[in-house]
Amino acid sequence: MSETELRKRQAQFTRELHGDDIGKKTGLSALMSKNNSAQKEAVQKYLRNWDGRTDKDAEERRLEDYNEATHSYYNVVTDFYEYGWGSSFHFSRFYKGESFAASIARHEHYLAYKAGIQRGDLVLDVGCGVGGPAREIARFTGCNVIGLNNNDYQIAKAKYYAKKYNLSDQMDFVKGDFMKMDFEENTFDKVYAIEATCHAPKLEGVYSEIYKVLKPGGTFAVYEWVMTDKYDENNPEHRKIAYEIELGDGIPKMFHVDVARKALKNCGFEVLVSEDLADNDDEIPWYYPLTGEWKYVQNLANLATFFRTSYLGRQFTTAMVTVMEKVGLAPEGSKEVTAALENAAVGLVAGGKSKLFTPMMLFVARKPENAETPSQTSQEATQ
Ligand SMILES: CC(C)=CCC[C@@H](C)[C@H]1CC[C@H]2C3=C(CC[C@]12C)[C@@]1(C)CC[C@H](O)C[C@@H]1CC3
Ligand SMILES: C[S@@+](CC[C@H](N)C(=O)[O-])C[C@H]1O[C@@H](n2cnc3c(N)ncnc32)[C@H](O)[C@@H]1O
Repeated sequence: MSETELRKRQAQFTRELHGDDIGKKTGLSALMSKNNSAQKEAVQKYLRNWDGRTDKDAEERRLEDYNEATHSYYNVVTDFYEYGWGSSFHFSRFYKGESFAASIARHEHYLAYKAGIQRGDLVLDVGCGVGGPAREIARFTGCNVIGLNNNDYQIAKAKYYAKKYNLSDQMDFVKGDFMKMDFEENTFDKVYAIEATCHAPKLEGVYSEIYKVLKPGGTFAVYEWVMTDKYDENNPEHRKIAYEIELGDGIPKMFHVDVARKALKNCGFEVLVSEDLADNDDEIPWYYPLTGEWKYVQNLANLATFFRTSYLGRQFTTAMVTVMEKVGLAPEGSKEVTAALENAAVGLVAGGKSKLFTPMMLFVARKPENAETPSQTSQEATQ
């Protein structure tokens, strides 16, 4: 199927699944208005690749199907993410006395600061979700953001929120696959990606596209999901944790930190910062909302969020969704989605506690001032 046909089909499917009125409803109320058969199809398309197998063939299948699989994954989890977490789909470091929302925003500010984003810069947000980070970074720095996303539902939501919060002049959201970007070469002053490029089947693929669209001298800053130096692919316990993360988070393959660092260098980037922010012995671990440890809750206003993300709250949500599905209030397949998200939570906490995994490997990389653009290089090769 051609790229244009695929886009058309995904857009049409989004309308069938979520209806035309995207944005007004969020969380469980949005879940309740989904089309039953389209939801069943989306859940099946997401889960068809995760049948428990971790052999090379099974991995190959997941890598090949990355676009449809992630598109389907976010079609079915976005409402749960917004219900349980908010509109920024990433983790953060937590400090004593700081609210959940403040931690999430600070994590975004820090990336903007490390990328050196300035007022008036044209910035690309790769894998922008429903635009939570883009709105925060645009407000914080005064930059203009283009959000790139292959999920039509999230794009519609991001546009809706930008309008609602009077930010449409500073941002736009476009449909596209980050492995094959449609932007002109040397377009953006800065590029950032937050917990998104891990959905790529090959990191060099997405990083080289970023390199291409970044202006010479421009900076790329990313919070990458990677397996750490402690991870041993041949250790079945380690592989089980990585597999749970892949299954529950719609990731074709979790890569080792060295693969990411090498990929940046191979694409031509100068790597300025390479630091695992989860490796700071923080008093409050990044994964605490998923563990259900009340002692870490910093703010009474966070109780509702904390309950929903904790083990007990997740069991409650699963039970509620099961009943809703039985009586026809939630579409078929919703229960399977909560079960997959439970895998995500278990795998992430196990990966975090053992330090085999980090969701905040910070890389800051620069495209050299004198960089040749890929088209120049290919022209020279043919001369
Ligand atoms: C998938 C990637 C690359 C990043 C997303 C990171 C996090 C925002 C999510 C990872 C697991 C998610 C879960 C939930 C919210 C969003 C995450 C933390 C829930 C708490 C949402 C409410 C459900 O009932 C349970 C979910 C567990 C997993
Ligand atoms: C975990 S979410 C993070 C979203 C956002 N960065 C945030 O922090 O709120 C990952 C995002 O990457 C997007 N994504 C995954 N694969 C993609 C692809 N091939 N092309 C473009 N976007 C993609 C998903 O649709 C989703 O919006």
